[in-house]
Amino acid sequence: MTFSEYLMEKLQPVWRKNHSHPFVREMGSGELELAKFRFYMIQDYLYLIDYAKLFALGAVKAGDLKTMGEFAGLLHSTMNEEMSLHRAYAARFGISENELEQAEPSPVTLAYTHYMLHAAQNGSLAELVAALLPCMWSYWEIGKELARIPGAADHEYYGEWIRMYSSEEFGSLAKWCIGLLDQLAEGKPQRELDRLEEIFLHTTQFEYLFWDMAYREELWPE
Ligand SMILES: Cc1ncc(CN)c(N)n1
Repeated sequence: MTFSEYLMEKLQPVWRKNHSHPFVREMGSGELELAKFRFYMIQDYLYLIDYAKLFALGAVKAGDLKTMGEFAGLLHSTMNEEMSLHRAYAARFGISENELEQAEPSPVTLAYTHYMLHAAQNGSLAELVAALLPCMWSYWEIGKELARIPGAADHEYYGEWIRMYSSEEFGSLAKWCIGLLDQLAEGKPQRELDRLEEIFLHTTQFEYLFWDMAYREELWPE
């Protein structure tokens, strides 16, 4: 069993909680209130700005040119493909790019991005990958699950989101990341594997908190 298979099997109950969050379920059924999706888009844009920095740090920490190039590609596709989805949604909501970039991160957005950046800056390349893998992997899994719901991928608002995250292109990036974590975990002492598992668990749980924050439209206390 590979390390990623082990993580997926062991953390299945935590993982499933993300899939069954009302935000995710209602995106699939088309019943999600647009205001919640709008709120999510803004926070997710801020999230992606920091998330993209993980790829830059991955390029810095890469042990060979091929891996460095893959991280550079991920940085490029996050900034130019994934974030352009958000920019297009923002335009539909009447939010300018400047407003988007200047929005205030919620406590959960800040905690999540700072946790990932801390792991990426202070840990090994394996720790950096363990931090970002749940983001890529869970979005791909959720995208595919929602795409199987009849009509969901054609929804006026949520269809585009579902098509992007269920796509082959997004899936191939997630698969590359899974393979890299398995490769980096090989031969590592148990103590280090435990640390990778802990980081992977934390960012999986942060994914849940992020859906929840968006569903509740939760900002700082007044
Ligand atoms: C919170 C979150 N997690 C993951 C992804 C997928 N890159 C995202 N856009 N936003």
